[in-house]
Amino acid sequence: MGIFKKLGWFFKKEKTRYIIGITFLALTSFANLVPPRVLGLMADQLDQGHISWGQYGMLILAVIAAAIVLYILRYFWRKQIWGGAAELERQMRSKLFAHFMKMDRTFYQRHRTGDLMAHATNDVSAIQNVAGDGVLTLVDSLMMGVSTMIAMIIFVDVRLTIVALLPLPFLAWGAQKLGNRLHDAFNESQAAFSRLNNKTQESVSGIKVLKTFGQGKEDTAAFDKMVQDTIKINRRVFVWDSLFDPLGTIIIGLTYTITIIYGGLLVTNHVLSIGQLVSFIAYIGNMVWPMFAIGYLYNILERGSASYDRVQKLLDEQPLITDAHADESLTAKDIDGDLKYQIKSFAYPDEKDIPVLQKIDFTLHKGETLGLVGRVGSGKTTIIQLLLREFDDYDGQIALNGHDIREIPLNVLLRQISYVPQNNYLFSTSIQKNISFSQADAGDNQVIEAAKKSDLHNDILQMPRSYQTLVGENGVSLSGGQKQRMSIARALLKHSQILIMDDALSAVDAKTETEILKSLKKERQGKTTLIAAHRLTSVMNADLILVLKNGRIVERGNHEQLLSEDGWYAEMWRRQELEEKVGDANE
Ligand SMILES: Nc1ncnc2c1ncn2[C@@H]1O[C@H](COP(=O)(O)OP(=O)(O)OP(=O)(O)O)[C@@H](O)[C@H]1O
Repeated sequence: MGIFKKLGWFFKKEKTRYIIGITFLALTSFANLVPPRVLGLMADQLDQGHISWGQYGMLILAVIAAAIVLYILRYFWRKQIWGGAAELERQMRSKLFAHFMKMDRTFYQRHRTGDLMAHATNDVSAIQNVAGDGVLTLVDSLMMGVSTMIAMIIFVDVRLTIVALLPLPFLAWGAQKLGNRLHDAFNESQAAFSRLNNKTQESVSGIKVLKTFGQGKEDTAAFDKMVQDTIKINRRVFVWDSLFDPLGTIIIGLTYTITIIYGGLLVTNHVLSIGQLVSFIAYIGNMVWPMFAIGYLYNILERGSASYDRVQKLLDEQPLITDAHADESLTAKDIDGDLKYQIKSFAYPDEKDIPVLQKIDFTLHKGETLGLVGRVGSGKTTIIQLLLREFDDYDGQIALNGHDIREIPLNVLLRQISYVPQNNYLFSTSIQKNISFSQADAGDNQVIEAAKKSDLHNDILQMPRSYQTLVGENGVSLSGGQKQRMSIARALLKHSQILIMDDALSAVDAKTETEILKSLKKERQGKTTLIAAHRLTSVMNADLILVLKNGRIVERGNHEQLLSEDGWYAEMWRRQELEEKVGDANE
């Protein structure tokens, strides 16, 4: 029952809806008492042999009226109570989604995407069940059980009621025990099914690798074993499930037997009329559901409560990045200026002892371009992540137009930045929508313009439905270079003060790179651009190039200055130039 307390905030908010729903539900239970009573009266009159067609008609009309009233009442309580459950589901999902949007990278490192999805689907469904099935079962079984018992005592006989209902608590007990077993077995079967799904997905995605490494047979054998295991676990579900119905049949059969023997005795001794016995037998039918319901309710509430705790635990996690120190008066205009990094040191939260950045000092004037180069793992992406406020906990400061970025409201800061990440993300929708994602109100011409600037327009024209072609799971698959150019088009459409490209040209050829850089230069005039790259031609026109090694700046300057320094940059430049020439000669 604790779950009803936990959900108190919701029931309070939806008070009216539930009061109406429960009232109609209670009326339904009372209306359910009518048909058995009418049946009894009919039996008595038949027994006494003095029933007229008129009386007969009246009784039939009473049963029909009860059925119509039941129909209407059911419609109303269903609408109220199921509506309430759907509303709770909506609120919980929105809460979770808003929370996911607020959380930072460390949250996603702690929780796997699959688990988060399970919370947003299975757990929310279990909680929703409390507000729907849970409330219904509790109120309905209580009302129906109690009112039927009262009707049995008033209209029939208290002794018969006590004796006949003796076996029913065993039904409640058995239903709860079996329900638990069934629930555990069902959970196991779900987990097994999900493992099977993951395995299928993995094998299908990696089918080429499996085949080229000659692992096809082994993988098929492993898959077969997994299928066998899944079937074994599923069989357990069927065993528990098939014990459920017979339990009901035995106990209800016992109740009927007792009723017929003891009730028959009472009729013979003229303590009861035939009609009363007929009503009683019909009332037993009304008692079956409340008894099953006790076990059923227990499971719904237990599951709902466990799910609620799991979801609440997630919601209680606080993001590391907040607007706690933000100066809410700052606007886009206030932060339009120089970008200044003065970082003494930074370490990732899960590896606090290993500084990833040290002494990162530089100023990039408004409108300038910064190039970040260095070996794999030298710290290029980390420098970018700090500007995107993925992490706030560093020694030093990053300032935009003199304002510490931790004092700029997150949405103000992020709205001024366009970011092309290393891993491009495409949505399962049209190319047009993928590009205009950053600017939903962009017109067709603007989208085409952005695609032209990122050298993607001609590729799109070749596609089956041009800009309306679907990409992702249900559509065409794009090459690595096309995905990168689509991400660039999306970023260019936003016209933001700062553009960040993290290794965003790695999958395009040299000629395409030159074209894109040329349009970027034109497009980004007067606006700040940060480019992290392995290919030095991507940054050769930058105003300032930083060479990083183990998280420190080891060389800095523009292209000419760095060449004349004859350090890592110059050596890398010569090597890449040579590789380019060899590549061209081979073509
Ligand atoms: N989330 C993280 N937690 C802990 N360490 C990390 C995390 N992300 C990166 N690192 C480490 O920080 C260092 C710098 O990584 P970073 O990704 O900034 O390098 P990079 O120069 O961008 O590399 P690449 O050229 O491969 O993109 C590396 O040693 C990396 O292993």
